[in-house]
Amino acid sequence: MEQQTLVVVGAVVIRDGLALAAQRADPPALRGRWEFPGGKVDPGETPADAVVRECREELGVTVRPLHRIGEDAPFPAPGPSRPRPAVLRLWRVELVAGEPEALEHLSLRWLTASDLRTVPWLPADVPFLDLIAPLLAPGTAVHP
Ligand SMILES: Nc1nc2c([nH]c(=O)n2[C@H]2C[C@H](O)[C@@H](COP(=O)(O)OP(=O)(O)OP(=O)(O)O)O2)c(=O)[nH]1
Repeated sequence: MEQQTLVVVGAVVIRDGLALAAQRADPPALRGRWEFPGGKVDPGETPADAVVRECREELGVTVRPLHRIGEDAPFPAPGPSRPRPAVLRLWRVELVAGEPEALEHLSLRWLTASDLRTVPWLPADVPFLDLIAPLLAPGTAVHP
C-alpha cells in the first residue's frame, strides 16, 4: 500500500537580517544537525497553523506566517521501520511575541548570510539556503 506523503513545516524566523537556526537533540541519527524550527502537520491542521504551533512548543514564541519560501522539497523522513515519503515546506515568519528559547533543541543560533552554510544542516534544508541568503544581512554576526 502506498504511504501518504508527510508534510513537515519549518519556520524561517528572520529578525534584524539574521535567520534563526535550531540544532536537533533527537533522534540520535539527527542529533547535532541544524534545521528550521517546525515539525509534522497534525491531522486536520493547516500547515500555517502547524508553523505557529511548533514555534510555540519548540521556541516559546508567537509567530505570524508571512509567505512560503520556495517549493516543497521531497525527502525520506526517518520512520519506525523504514523511511516515509515526506516534503519539507518552509515559511518565512515574523516574530510577534517572546524571545526564542531552545525548549526542545540543543541550541539556537542567529545566522547572517555568510554564517548560513557554516552549520551542518539536515540535507532537505540545504536547497533552501540559496533562497534564504538574499533575505539576510551579508556579514558575520558579532553575537551569533
Ligand atoms: N522541524 C524540522 N524538521 C525537519 C527539517 N528538515 C528536515 O529534514 N526535517 C525532518 C526531521 C524529521 O525527520 C522530520 C520532522 O520531525 P519532527 O520530529 O521535527 O516532528 P515533530 O516536531 O512533529 O515531532 P513528533 O511529534 O513526531 O515527535 O523532518 C526542518 O528544517 N525542520
